[in-house]
Amino acid sequence: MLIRGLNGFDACLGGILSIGNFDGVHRGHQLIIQTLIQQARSQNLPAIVFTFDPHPIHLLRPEFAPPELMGIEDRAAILQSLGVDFVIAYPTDHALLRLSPEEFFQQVLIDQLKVKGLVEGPNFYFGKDRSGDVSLLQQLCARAGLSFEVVEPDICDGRMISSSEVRNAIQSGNLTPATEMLGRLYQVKGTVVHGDERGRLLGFPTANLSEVSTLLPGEGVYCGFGIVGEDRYPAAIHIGTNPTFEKSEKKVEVYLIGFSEEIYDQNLKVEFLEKLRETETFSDVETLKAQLAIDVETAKKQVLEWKPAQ
Ligand SMILES: Cc1cc2nc3c(=O)[nH]c(=O)nc-3n(C[C@H](O)[C@H](O)[C@H](O)COP(=O)(O)O)c2cc1C
Ligand SMILES: Nc1ncnc2c1ncn2[C@@H]1O[C@H](COP(=O)(O)OP(=O)(O)O)[C@@H](O)[C@H]1O
Repeated sequence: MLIRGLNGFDACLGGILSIGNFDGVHRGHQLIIQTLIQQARSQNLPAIVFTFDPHPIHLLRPEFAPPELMGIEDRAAILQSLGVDFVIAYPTDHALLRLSPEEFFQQVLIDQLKVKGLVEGPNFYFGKDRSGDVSLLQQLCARAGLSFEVVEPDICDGRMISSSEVRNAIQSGNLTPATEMLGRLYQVKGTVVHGDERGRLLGFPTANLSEVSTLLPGEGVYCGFGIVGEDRYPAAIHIGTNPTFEKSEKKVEVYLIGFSEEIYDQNLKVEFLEKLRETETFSDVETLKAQLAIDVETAKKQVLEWKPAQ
């Protein structure tokens, strides 16, 4: 259950808690969650994830706030599918961010949430200016009689998995390592809007995605899946401008393979498998059409060969 605002904590008092942003719920997060759930189940207490809403960076240094990998509702849904009982989206304000680590521990974790134990990664910092670390938290927990466990980070290609590593990979179009770090395909969602109605003339109508509020992969052509309602189709996706037609507006266009319905104003989810190529300026429309046919064939093949991680 997602708890927003300062009310509604009654149902989740006295649990085992993990504090963090959990953006992307990547494999490192998943390890923390496994330990959180083991701890909670063994003591017969609720397993709780505590996130700050909005993330403190939006209040402290908004110009540095990176686009999110997923919104809070999607984060909560994945955390719950992993066994978390409650996700708290704790309202962040400047007064909260001014609390020292000791004050945050006492006022929020002990007085308000009556926490019985904590599980964190080694790079966890808390309190004003992120001045509290896991060794301080260890001491505070020991003094208050709370259980405390630090979970070692997960490694991918010799590097610690983090939300920023995932973001960098996606932004650079490196979807294979992003999938590896996430343990699932990266997904964005939006609403289908009208474009120039040129796609259908080219023989490849493209659903133009608008209102994507999370991070978009870097510009280029990708293969993946498009999800309309309950149905999932292989897809060739283009993110970028249409230089062949001297159009400089950046678009997210999805050609759904084996689909022919009108879906304007509907929700569409897109999952990215791999980057196929950069956006090019073609000398004429026939050359673009020939390349689109090749892209679609490649996308079909890659999607057919793809197997989800076990
Ligand atoms: C898989 C795929 C790859 C594309 N690659 C390019 C490209 O390299 N250069 C380009 O100018 N347009 C590219 N396009 C965009 C087409 O020009 C675009 O789909 C067309 O202009 C339709 O726009 P509309 O949806 O607004 O009607 C690509 C589209 C798709 C679906
Ligand atoms: N296979 C398909 N993939 C994507 N959209 C499709 C497909 N078949 C039909 N459509 C419909 O056609 C629209 C795209 O056609 P297009 O000519 O590119 O128009 P627009 O420029 O308005 O996007 C989509 O928004 C959708 O409603």
